[in-house]
Amino acid sequence: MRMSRDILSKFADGHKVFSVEFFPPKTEEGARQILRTAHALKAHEPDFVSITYGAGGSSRERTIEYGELLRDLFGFEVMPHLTCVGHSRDELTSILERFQESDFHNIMTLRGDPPKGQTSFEPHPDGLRYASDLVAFIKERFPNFCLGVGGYPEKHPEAMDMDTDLANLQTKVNAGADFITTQLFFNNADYFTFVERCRGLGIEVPILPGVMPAMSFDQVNRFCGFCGARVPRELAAKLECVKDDPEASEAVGVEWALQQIRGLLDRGAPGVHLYIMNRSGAAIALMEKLRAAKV
Ligand SMILES: NC(=O)C1=CN([C@@H]2O[C@H](COP(=O)(O)OP(=O)(O)OC[C@H]3O[C@@H](n4cnc5c(N)ncnc54)[C@H](O)[C@@H]3O)[C@@H](O)[C@H]2O)C=CC1
Ligand SMILES: Nc1nc(=O)c2c([nH]1)NC[C@@H]1CN(c3ccc(C(=O)N[C@@H](CCC(=O)O)C(=O)O)cc3)CN21
Repeated sequence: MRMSRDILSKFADGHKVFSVEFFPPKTEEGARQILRTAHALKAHEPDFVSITYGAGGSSRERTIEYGELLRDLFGFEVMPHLTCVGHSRDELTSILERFQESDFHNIMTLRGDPPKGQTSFEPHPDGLRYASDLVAFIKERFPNFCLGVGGYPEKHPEAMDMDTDLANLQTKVNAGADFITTQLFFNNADYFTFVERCRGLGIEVPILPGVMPAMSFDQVNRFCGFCGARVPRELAAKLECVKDDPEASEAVGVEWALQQIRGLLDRGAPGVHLYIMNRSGAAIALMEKLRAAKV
């Protein structure tokens, strides 16, 4: 079973998919951190790992480099991200050729955030404007890739309203997206309402919920400000109480994420995608508890 390298096939038979997101490091210390975390995670056998492309200003060249390392050193099924930001169609084609040569089978297909200092997304003059355009572009030229796309349980910050955002998500799926990974959220009700609305529109692909163990009061507020997720008052209050204690903050974040994940799996979510920011502590604590829940 599950011999196929397509992530979509990993959702078959009710298997709960566990995955982890990395970003390519910029410094030597960052390099040691990602490798240590990957090493520690290996024993927990994630179904796949993804690696971001330019997120938070990180190096785009290193996405392939670290993607290959994660695959070759640790045997992970790696899903590189690709964004439309700053690329012409020809550049996108050559990156996709490199993905193919590097034997990646899955791509997280995104529009991407506006570069730092810009408030709105400007497509390259010969580039693509929406993730749905990139999905169609890839499916036409490289039909063998399995494609993930982003979904927004609390709405993408730029979208006018939820109906519009869901219609745009439907366009991505109709263009050929194989599964959805959600933006991080802290309130499971947002995810379940989102899934229900997607199903109501006829979006049938798996919707993998994205969970981030909060690291600290400041980190979670900064992060959520940028990605549009809401921090529940209860979580903010718990983190604020231990503001100056990194270990206690991490413990609060892990406990919240654990409750979230239990609630998600109990109510039928197909697995969970962990935003761990290359850090091993919270990831390992969660994976250990989750192994028991794995079916
Ligand atoms: N760099 C990375 O690795 C990662 C980046 N992200 C970020 O997630 C955010 C958005 O990316 P995506 O979800 O891929 O973008 P998207 O293109 O699907 O959506 C972006 C906005 O455009 C609207 N939209 C989408 N398709 C449309 C269409 N066909 N017609 C009209 N409007 C449309 C959406 O409602 C949304 O408001 C960015 O902020 C992205 O960078 C998320 C995860 C990782
Ligand atoms: N709007 C949006 N953009 C994203 O890029 C994104 C999301 N949402 N949601 C979930 C994940 C989280 N991602 C991110 C976001 C920021 C960094 C970042 O700031 N990285 C810094 C280091 C941060 C640290 O070590 O704490 C870097 O230097 O790359 C990385 C990945 C990618 N994803």
